Amino acid sequence: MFEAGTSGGIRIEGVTLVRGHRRVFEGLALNLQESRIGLIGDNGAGKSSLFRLISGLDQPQQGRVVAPGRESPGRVGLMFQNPDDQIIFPTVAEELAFSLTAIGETRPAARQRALDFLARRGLAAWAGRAVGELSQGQRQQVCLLALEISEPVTLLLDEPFASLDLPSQARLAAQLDASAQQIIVSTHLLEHVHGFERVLWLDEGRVRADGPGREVCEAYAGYVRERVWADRDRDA
Ligand SMILES: Nc1ncnc2c1ncn2[C@@H]1O[C@H](COP(=O)(O)OP(=O)(O)OP(=O)(O)O)[C@@H](O)[C@H]1O
Repeated sequence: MFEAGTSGGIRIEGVTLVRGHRRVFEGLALNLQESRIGLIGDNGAGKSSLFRLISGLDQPQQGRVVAPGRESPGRVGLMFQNPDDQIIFPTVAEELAFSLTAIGETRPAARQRALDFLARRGLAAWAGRAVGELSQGQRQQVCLLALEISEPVTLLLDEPFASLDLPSQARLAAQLDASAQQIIVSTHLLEHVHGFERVLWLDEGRVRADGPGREVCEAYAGYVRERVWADRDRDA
């Protein structure tokens, strides 16, 4: 069950989530109110599944998810791991305008706001560009712009650094740093969440560690090192 909250953070209360034949979460409980939260953990740990729950894309079989501002569409924005799962329209301006028509803006007003928004970001030349002709990293940037234009309360970013070159990673990190919204980021690149006030390490659907970014990232990196050494010793 998914409910709109009026204040406080996102609350996940006793959630069980089954995807396919797999029980991804069982009795998961979390209160997510910090302005920057990182999600780390191995492939398949449940990071994307947690985002799907928070954004309302998946409904839990048991428990509930409560998120502030959910009564208005677009209040929680999810940036998918793969931009092609998110982008619908052929041009950048149309994609951005759709974020606004989806929350009730008229088409002409949405188009104008999209053009103004791109111009403010120094990206006026992108307005008419065919999304299909952009690089993977640029398409990811379009996805983020399309979320930001509707000013969600919370941004959920699923591996936003994955396809970016180093300058683009640095630009995105600075952009996120300057953003006023609550941002929850999943990543395998620990340096991007190392300084966050809170990081969750997910391990097979359970929270293995929860605390300041530096501590949790170091604990996870240490655990990974131990596993690599154990594998090497076994194979020797
Ligand atoms: N479409 C799906 N149908 C059924 N099960 C799925 C589906 N997507 C993911 N799962 C399962 O849910 C579990 C959690 O996967 P999830 O994608 O949330 O992990 P993740 O931490 O985001 O992994 P990654 O780092 O690889 O993106 C895995 O066991 C996976 O097999």
